[in-house]
Amino acid sequence: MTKGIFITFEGPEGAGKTTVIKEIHHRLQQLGKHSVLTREPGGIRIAEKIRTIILDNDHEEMDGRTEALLYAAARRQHLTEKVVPALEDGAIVLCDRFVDSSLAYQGYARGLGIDEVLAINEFAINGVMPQHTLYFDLPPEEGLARIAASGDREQNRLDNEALQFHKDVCEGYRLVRKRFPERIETIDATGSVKAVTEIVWERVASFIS
Ligand SMILES: Nc1ncnc2c1ncn2[C@@H]1O[C@H](COP(=O)(O)OP(=O)(O)OP(=O)(O)O)[C@@H](O)[C@H]1O
Ligand SMILES: Cc1cn([C@H]2C[C@H](O)[C@@H](COP(=O)(O)O)O2)c(=O)[nH]c1=O
Repeated sequence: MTKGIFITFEGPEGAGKTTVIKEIHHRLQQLGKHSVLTREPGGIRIAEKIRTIILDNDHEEMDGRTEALLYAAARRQHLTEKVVPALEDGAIVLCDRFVDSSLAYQGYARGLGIDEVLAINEFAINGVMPQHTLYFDLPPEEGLARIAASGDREQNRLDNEALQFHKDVCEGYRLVRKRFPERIETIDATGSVKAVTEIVWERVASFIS
């Protein structure tokens, strides 16, 4: 049994997850908490390499099942090498995306089936699930516009999918939220960075109190 708290953050592209999580991590550290900030795909050397393969704009021929398996493989390595040891050490682990991304993106938007993608992920995660998930709710057009306006990030292979794909991702997330209502809470991500940060901080503070 792990001693820490595993919290994941989900949502469409540009919803503000990365921006807000950094501030939450900072606030937790200021309080003297053992907070670990990580992301998927990535977070450790092997998974970052897998991330590069998945998101490379030059890999447009990648098969959907290959993509789903690569995400699951990166997840497995990330869990065993970083997330589980941190949880065993009593940390609050803040993870930018996790299995729900696979269910929404590969399961629904790619059309592989939410149950099918859940099945390969059950093998990968072997029972390790977050206690809490915060879903950043924002229309996909707004998130993509934020990314385009920022100019500080190169668009990857998934960002470059058609708008309909991103709408499908949001529909996939709607189904996933319906399936796991006890774990996933929805956050209104349409406000300013400060407004969204305060909403998320209130929720995270309640999880650790
Ligand atoms: N609430 C907000 N209002 C306006 N702009 C925002 C807000 N939150 C984040 N941004 C800006 O939008 C862009 C995307 O934010 P961020 O990278 O945090 O999103 P994300 O959810 O992590 O996206 P992705 O999943 O695609 O990596 C950044 O330029 C960020 O500064
Ligand atoms: C974990 C995970 C991620 N994705 C997608 C979602 C994004 O398009 C990229 C990751 O980029 P980010 O800037 O770090 O959000 O990968 C996915 O399709 N399936 C997954 O399991």
